[in-house]
Amino acid sequence: MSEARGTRSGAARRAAPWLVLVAAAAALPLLSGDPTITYLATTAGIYVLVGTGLNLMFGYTGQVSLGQGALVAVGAYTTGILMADHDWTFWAAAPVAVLVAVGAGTLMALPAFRLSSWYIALVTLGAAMAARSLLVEFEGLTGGWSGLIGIPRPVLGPWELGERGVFWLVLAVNVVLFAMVRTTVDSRLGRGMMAVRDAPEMARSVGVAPARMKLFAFACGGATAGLGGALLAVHHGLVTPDDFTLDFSILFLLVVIIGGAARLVGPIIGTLLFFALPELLTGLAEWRGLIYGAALLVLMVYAPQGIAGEWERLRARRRASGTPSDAYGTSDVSDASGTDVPVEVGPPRGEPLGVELVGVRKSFGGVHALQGVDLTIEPGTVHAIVGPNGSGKTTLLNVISRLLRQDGGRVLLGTEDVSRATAERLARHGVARVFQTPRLLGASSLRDNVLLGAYARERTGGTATVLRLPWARRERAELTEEADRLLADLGLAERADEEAAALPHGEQRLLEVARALMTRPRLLLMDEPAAGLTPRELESLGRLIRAIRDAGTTVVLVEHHIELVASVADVVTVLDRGRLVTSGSPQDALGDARVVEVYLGAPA
Ligand SMILES: Nc1ncnc2c1ncn2[C@@H]1O[C@H](COP(=O)(O)OP(=O)(O)OP(=O)(O)O)[C@@H](O)[C@H]1O
Repeated sequence: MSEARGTRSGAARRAAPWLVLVAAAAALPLLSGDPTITYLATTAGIYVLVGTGLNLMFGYTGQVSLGQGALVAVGAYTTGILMADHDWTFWAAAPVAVLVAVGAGTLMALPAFRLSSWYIALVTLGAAMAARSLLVEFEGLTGGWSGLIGIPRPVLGPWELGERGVFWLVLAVNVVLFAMVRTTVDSRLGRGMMAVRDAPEMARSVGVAPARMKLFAFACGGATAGLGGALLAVHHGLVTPDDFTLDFSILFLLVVIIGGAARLVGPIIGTLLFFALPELLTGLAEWRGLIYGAALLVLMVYAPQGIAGEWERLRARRRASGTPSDAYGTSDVSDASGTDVPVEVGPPRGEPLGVELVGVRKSFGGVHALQGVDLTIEPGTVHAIVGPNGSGKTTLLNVISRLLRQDGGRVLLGTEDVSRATAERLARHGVARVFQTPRLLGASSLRDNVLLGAYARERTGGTATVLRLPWARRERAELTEEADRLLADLGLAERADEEAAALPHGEQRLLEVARALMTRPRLLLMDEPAAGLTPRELESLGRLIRAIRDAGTTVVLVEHHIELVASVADVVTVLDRGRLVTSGSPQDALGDARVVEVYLGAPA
């Protein structure tokens, strides 16, 4: 009871500054009495709205867009045409504007599936340029250079919203959107977005489909831009092509970058600094270009994470300097992970999966990485794959996990032929992966990194998550408890709230294992998990691998550390130049004369 009260009062304490901020913003038009301030504040609110959508796309999902201005234009013109020419109400026109902008945003996203982010930037820049020409060309619909005039204000019951009313509407929309985005980025969806941004292959290995996630992000960006456009239309009462210049489109990206990408307050800070402040300092108008350019240069050199990112970094540093130094050393963690703490591994999602490879071939240009490999991996065993550098071990894991498609041959999981399946689908069937170099959400907490492992297991849908419905909260609480238990088992409990990027190498590897275990895997593929570990960490890794097998998971272990292999493997397969040399018990395989030759380069 008292704990619940404590949690509630903690939430109230966290919400208090926001409530004060919203109350102060809401009181602004009443306190200032200057219509110009209200007008500017409304425009700033619309920019924050569009910036928040772009932050989801760019900050959280890594999809650059210089074309948000074009989508705002789509929303503004759709609203203008429906309201001024067809007498629609704002409440009917705005949803249509949002839908049309989502459609346009999704179209813009199509190249994103094939291109890297900087090419997408060029595509979206092209869209921004084309949009302005289209607005002029389709004169009959858009009014050409003169644009659309006489767009009425929204009417709410008996009241037509005035300047202040539109401001309060924009503020309310921002508050709702902020709450929705806050919940989204702190959920399965948000973790999936960040995985696509930080490590697309890792994202696929936990069940995230990058193409769908990018589409979702572009749709969110389109929706907020469309809504921003609808509000801009009724705010100005007219729309012209001159409102949607290239500068206008680029402004939103700058607002996000300067404020702090992937920080919720980023677009607010960016808009205040980049739009509101210069508008208020009108005396500096002629120097504005120079001030913008210089500020951008200085910020990108000294605060590449934007103002909000820099603020967080300083706060973290202050917290660290106030903490006794040994609490941040590696000893307590490796002590915890290296002692006899029994590692409890939860049961897999189903029966352990066996693997069968039949004549698998894979080449990269002239390099034949796999040359007709036949291999059976029995369910419920630890099966090690060893061989010299470049012998094809990682390629083999990539083919099994479907991150790579083989050129020839077949791959079976259990009895199912998965030769054409995707990595995301396999992840949903219980295949997990630990990578050769840890692939983590560097800026997220350890707990969030582990929770990402539950991506394919979470049952709560997007709507229930965003609305924080009771079953969504319940599932979240259960998974968080499970993630914390895993972190505690691996000796990382004290660091659960720290950023993953701040962890030493050994703990980053353990964190990857924790994420993989969170998937409750039926088949776990581990690529050189021992690389760079201390002897103590190696010992605990060995115990962990045995515990994973004993819980009922098949483990495929690619490893150079022969002592670890000898101590944990049930079967060892040796590869050399893409061919299978031998396969058998550790003693037989590692003692085989051909294997000694492979490793030493001469006959035994
Ligand atoms: N994406 C790629 N593009 C081109 N060549 C590749 C690619 N991936 C692997 N190769 C080549 O395929 C061969 C096998 O590589 P692979 O990474 O599977 O070997 P490995 O046994 O895992 O090596 P290591 O022990 O060094 O990790 C190597 O010659 C490598 O250079």
